[in-house]
Amino acid sequence: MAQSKEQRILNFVLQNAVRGDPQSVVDTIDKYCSQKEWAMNVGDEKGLILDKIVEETKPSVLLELGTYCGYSAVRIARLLQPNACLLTIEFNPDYAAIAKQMIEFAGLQEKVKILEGPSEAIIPQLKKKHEVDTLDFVFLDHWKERYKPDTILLLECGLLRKGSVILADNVIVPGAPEFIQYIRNNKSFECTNYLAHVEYMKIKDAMEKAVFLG
Ligand SMILES: Cc1cc(-c2n[nH]c(CCNC(=O)c3cc(-c4ccc(F)cc4)cc(O)c3O)n2)ccn1
Ligand SMILES: [Mg+2]
Repeated sequence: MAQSKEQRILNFVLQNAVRGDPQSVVDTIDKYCSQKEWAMNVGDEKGLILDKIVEETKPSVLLELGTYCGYSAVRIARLLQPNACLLTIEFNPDYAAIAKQMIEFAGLQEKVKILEGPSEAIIPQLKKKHEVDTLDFVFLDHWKERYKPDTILLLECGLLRKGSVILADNVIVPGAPEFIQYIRNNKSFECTNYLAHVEYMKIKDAMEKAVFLG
């Protein structure tokens, strides 16, 4: 059976990165995906924006929607305090299997928990099944048409508190127009736009930060 692109990315990391060194995992994925095969990781340019917002938020309980190969899970978890926890939801079982190995190679398995399934089924389980009270930080990087309904679902499930930070990738390409229209017109959110480019490309993209005001 021919190898998937995601398997090739993982193999390149296993052979070229340093086990237990998250920065080397991040740098090695960026090297492969910028020089050999494009892939939909948040990447190095938007990754620096993600880093800055995670560092200034100092979150303890985080949720990521759209794990893919685990690049942003490694990127985020490398910055977290010892007892902080990142829950990351992935719909595609093949992606989830790759991400699990990626996160373990980086040595971050104590800080990251991969939940497999569609976001709309897992979000309502977070409080009771995964012992979440409220979320300090949410990274939206899954199907772009799910950004708005899943934000509403997070609110309905009482998972956001005053000061919770939502950061959304790809609000220009592929784009999330319904989410942007909703969040910028909702007085309960304070929004900031961060212009950048599509990972490993010269095409314009942006991230949107929305702070819940309670
Ligand atoms: C829990 C749950 C999880 C998912 C889920 N898990 N993983 C994903 C992937 C989603 N990501 C993207 O599609 C994406 C696309 C591009 C892109 C593509 C082509 C171009 F030409 C230019 C840019 C760039 C990006 O940065 C992206 O993030 N969805 C789905 C449902 N439920
Ligand atoms: Mg993305």
